[in-house]
Amino acid sequence: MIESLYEKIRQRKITPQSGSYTNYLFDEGLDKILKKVGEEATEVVIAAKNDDEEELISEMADLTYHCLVLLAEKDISLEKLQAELEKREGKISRTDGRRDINLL
Ligand SMILES: N=c1c2ncn([C@@H]3O[C@H](COP(=O)(O)OP(=O)(O)OP(=O)(O)O)[C@@H](O)[C@H]3O)c2ncn1[C@@H]1O[C@H](COP(=O)(O)O)[C@@H](O)[C@H]1O
Repeated sequence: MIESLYEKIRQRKITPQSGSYTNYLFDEGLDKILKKVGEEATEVVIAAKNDDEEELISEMADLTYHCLVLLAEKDISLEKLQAELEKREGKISRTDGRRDINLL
């Protein structure tokens, strides 16, 4: 699902469509996309604090979509994000489950 949504977003960038919200974001540019990511992240926090599952899922979906638009704006493939997450999988070594981060 995330893959197909990302692909649709990427296609919008290549072939803009009138009335597309994604193209509206690309046209507005990076600052607008970043503003939306910030807003949606804040809305996720508020929804979680309100203990409202439906609202939280909806805001998480908005945040996910806007993060995917940001990835596409920056021409970063989903595979690169996936590779970064996979790299981390083997790194959980602490007994409390927290990840040891090698900063070097
Ligand atoms: N998943 C989404 C998606 N999630 C959220 N949004 C939009 O994000 C906006 C967030 O709402 P806000 O009230 O915060 O923003 P707004 O007031 O509408 O817009 P701003 O003026 O703040 O920019 C809404 O307009 C939603 O429609 C999305 N817009 C599109 N998609 C998917 O992206 C694909 C391409 O869509 P189009 O580009 O519209 O063709 C389709 O599969 C869509 O389902």
